[in-house]
Amino acid sequence: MTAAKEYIEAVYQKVEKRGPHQKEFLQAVREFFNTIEPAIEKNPEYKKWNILEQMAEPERIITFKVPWMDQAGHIHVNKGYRVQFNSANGPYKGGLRFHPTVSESILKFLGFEQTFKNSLTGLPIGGGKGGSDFNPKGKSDADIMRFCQSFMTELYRHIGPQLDVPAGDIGVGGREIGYLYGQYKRLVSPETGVLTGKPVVMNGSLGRTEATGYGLIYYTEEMLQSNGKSFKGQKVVVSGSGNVAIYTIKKVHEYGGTVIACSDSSGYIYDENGIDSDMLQDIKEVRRERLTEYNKEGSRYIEGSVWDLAVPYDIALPCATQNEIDGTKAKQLLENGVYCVSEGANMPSNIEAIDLYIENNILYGPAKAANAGGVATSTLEMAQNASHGHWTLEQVDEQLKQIMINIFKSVDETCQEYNLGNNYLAGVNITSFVKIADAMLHQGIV
Ligand SMILES: NC(=O)C1=CN([C@@H]2O[C@H](COP(=O)(O)OP(=O)(O)OC[C@H]3O[C@@H](n4cnc5c(N)ncnc54)[C@H](O)[C@@H]3O)[C@@H](O)[C@H]2O)C=CC1
Ligand SMILES: O=C(O)CCC(=O)C(=O)O
Repeated sequence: MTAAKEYIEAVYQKVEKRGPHQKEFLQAVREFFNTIEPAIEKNPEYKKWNILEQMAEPERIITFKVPWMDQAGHIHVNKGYRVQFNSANGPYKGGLRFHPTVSESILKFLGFEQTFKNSLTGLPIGGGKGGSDFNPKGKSDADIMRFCQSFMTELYRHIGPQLDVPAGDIGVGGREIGYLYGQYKRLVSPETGVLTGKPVVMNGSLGRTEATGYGLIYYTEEMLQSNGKSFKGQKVVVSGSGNVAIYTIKKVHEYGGTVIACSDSSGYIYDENGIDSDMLQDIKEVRRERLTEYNKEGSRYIEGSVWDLAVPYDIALPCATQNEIDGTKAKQLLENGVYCVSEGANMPSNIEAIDLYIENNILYGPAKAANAGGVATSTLEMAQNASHGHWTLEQVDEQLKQIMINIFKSVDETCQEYNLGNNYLAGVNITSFVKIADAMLHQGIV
């Protein structure tokens, strides 16, 4: 075992000992640590300054009580969190997730990943993530507002335009950000930069809603083209049917591919002629109804995971949630003839699945790079707010596209520098690791 590998393993053991039950966080750390040995070997300063251990511990975790009364007069108590993971590269930046599965482990994994993702954008943002085990599903607008107001009544003390700038994630879209921002203004002041993903009429940025999905396709198209391929004429499966999935589907169709299936947590729509993204958007974004409402002729709704679908297709774009693709599902993708997997969701593939992608030379777009378009556009929103300006959709989209292309280029350069072939997983992890590690070296032990 090399000295670098020994160091990595020793740090991993410590992280595991500190939180043996935080399985999602340990998974994210394990996957990352598996790939960065060449960078540690190349730069002895990282070990000397114990950068890895410093990096694997969040700077701060805030937990708080969120009591609220629903419209029927019942009192509920939820748990709120903000994980301020790493500020070496700027103010903490990352979304808020409202979902019953939210836990410290999930938010630590998301905050860890966010730190590296954000560094890839080339923009001055650190990493953070937050949320609550509150379940917004089926709640009235009034109850969502009550919950958001209570959540912000504590969170406001810990955030600020130069300190920590939250945005949306699962269960948090424009509606929730609007209510959260409304309460922040009431408590503090109308500092427009404190949240991103704001409705455009509240000084949000044009293009933020579309950004994660569009960015995923800009990144993936660049990776495909660099390998002599493109979306044109390809059959694609997308999981999820929320914010990221909807705009992913729209952009695939614009690029000449056909999305033949998309899903929710209970089942999936199979539509050989191509998912109608306007119908999907109306059902999910406007009416907030279930996917079973999708009734285009020739389509059918099938219960279960979309990754069990056994039909030939080319490209898989997981856009739902963590660990949706395990080893068994990854084998099914390979049997279906899939040659590219690119991740809109955070950590949708478990380690066994990733190992199969790498062994089989799948063109793999890891989440940290492929879904960075959302946070990049959030940072463009911060820039517009700070300059009291407002850019057109075309101006935002052009910058987003260039950022995603640049991310792929920097990953590809790292692959060449370290002789990684097209192991883009190692390329992504090493590129982002070096950026954060170097920033941490400069700031000393803090
Ligand atoms: N919204 C954003 O800008 C960004 C989101 N992401 C990630 O993208 C993923 C999706 O987030 P959003 O679209 O924003 O959330 P959302 O709340 O708009 O949609 C989530 C979708 O996933 C589906 N889903 C949840 N669990 C599922 C399961 N087990 N199987 C199949 N479908 C399931 C839900 O039915 C819903 O359609 C998450 O992993 C999130 O962390 C990553 C970068 C930015
Ligand atoms: O827009 C943001 O600040 C955060 C987006 C996010 O949560 C993510 O990239 O996972």
